[in-house]
Amino acid sequence: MNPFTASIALAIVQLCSSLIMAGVFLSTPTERCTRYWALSGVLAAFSICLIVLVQAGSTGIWRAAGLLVGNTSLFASCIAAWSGLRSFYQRPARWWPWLFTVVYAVLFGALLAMDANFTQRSYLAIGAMQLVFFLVLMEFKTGLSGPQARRYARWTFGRGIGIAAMIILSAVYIARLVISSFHPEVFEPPRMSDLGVALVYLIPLGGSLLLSAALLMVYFERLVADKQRLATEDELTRALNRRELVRCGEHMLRDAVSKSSSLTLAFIDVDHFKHINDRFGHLVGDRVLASIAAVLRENCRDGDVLGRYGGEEFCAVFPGLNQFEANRIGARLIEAVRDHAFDHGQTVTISAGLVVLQPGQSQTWDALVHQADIALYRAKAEGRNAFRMAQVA
Ligand SMILES: Nc1nc2c(ncn2[C@@H]2O[C@H](COP(=O)(O)OP(=O)(O)OP(=O)(O)O)[C@@H](O)[C@H]2O)c(=O)[nH]1
Repeated sequence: MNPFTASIALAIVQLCSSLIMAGVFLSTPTERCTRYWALSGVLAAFSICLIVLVQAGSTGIWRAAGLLVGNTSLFASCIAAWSGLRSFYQRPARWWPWLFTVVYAVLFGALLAMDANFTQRSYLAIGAMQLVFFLVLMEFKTGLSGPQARRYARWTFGRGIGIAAMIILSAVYIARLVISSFHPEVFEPPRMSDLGVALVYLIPLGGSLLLSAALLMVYFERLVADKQRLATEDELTRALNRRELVRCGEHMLRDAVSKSSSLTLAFIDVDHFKHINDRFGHLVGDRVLASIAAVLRENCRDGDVLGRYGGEEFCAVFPGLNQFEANRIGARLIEAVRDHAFDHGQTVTISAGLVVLQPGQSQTWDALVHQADIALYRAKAEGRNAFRMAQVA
């Protein structure tokens, strides 16, 4: 492939990639990250087309102006991609990389004025790009931090692809710099060798496509995670919602029955919750519910399931717990809530009904819930702030 064909391919693909990024922005105009990414795509396509055009035909001042504008907007497109990634990972915006763009333009202009050759210009261009590649790489690597991070998977395919893209781009630019220092003829048009075409056009093209794909992927991965969470999680308490609780509970029950293992179901209700609402207001009531869910979750293991059954009722499923362990978990849950320091400064208690499916027994989900509900009713009737055990008939 000759350099001209390769550069046309590069320009066409960059145009398509910018159209995709602009399309994502148009369908999600409120998302700040897609605004940056669309800007990045448009700048990249513009700069590549401009550079290709001036390389092909212009001379003198027009060529120099085209190279200056093209290279500066290519650099700015990388800064925009990085800014979009920062916004996506909910990090504060930074202004100083945009200042670098101005400094870069001034230095590049000075090199052109001094009639610097391709290799000399490459030192500046590649050095500056390495800095942005590093920033983007670190952004992909660190990802979300803080409380937000817990809601999303730490490592995703999109992040992996993003990191790979930055490593490829960085490596190819370094290789280009090293080779052009010793064998500048590899890159000299019109005799550019196949290696030159690969390093200047084809591999960077692959890397930048991979980067665009990674940005789209991390974005859609999060959309899907959010959609999944909205469909399965209770907004207030972050416990599973009732539909998901029943789905998971039935699955765990089928598993326990088929493996002849035990399983414990706890039905939990907050004591005198109406008083809390009446005395402190519904907002405090809401916070109490969220805190109780957090306390209950802290006392569950990884494979256990906690859901909000409705109102101030929760349900927890513990696979593999026998009668003795179920008694211990019942006492632990009651004690943990009672000992928790709630924001409104009052003690809050819960009552619970527990039912244990013994190994070899078979029961339906509804029958287990019914048994636990009867046990809960006994706990309430016998003074609250306690749990009672039911036995599967
Ligand atoms: N703040 C708030 N209150 C809720 C929510 N869901 C249900 N409630 C309230 O929870 C209260 C439940 O009251 P009751 O069923 O009488 O039960 P209780 O006062 O806890 O009494 P016992 O269960 O007998 O100990 C009602 O006042 C509901 O309005 C919610 O999401 N937020």
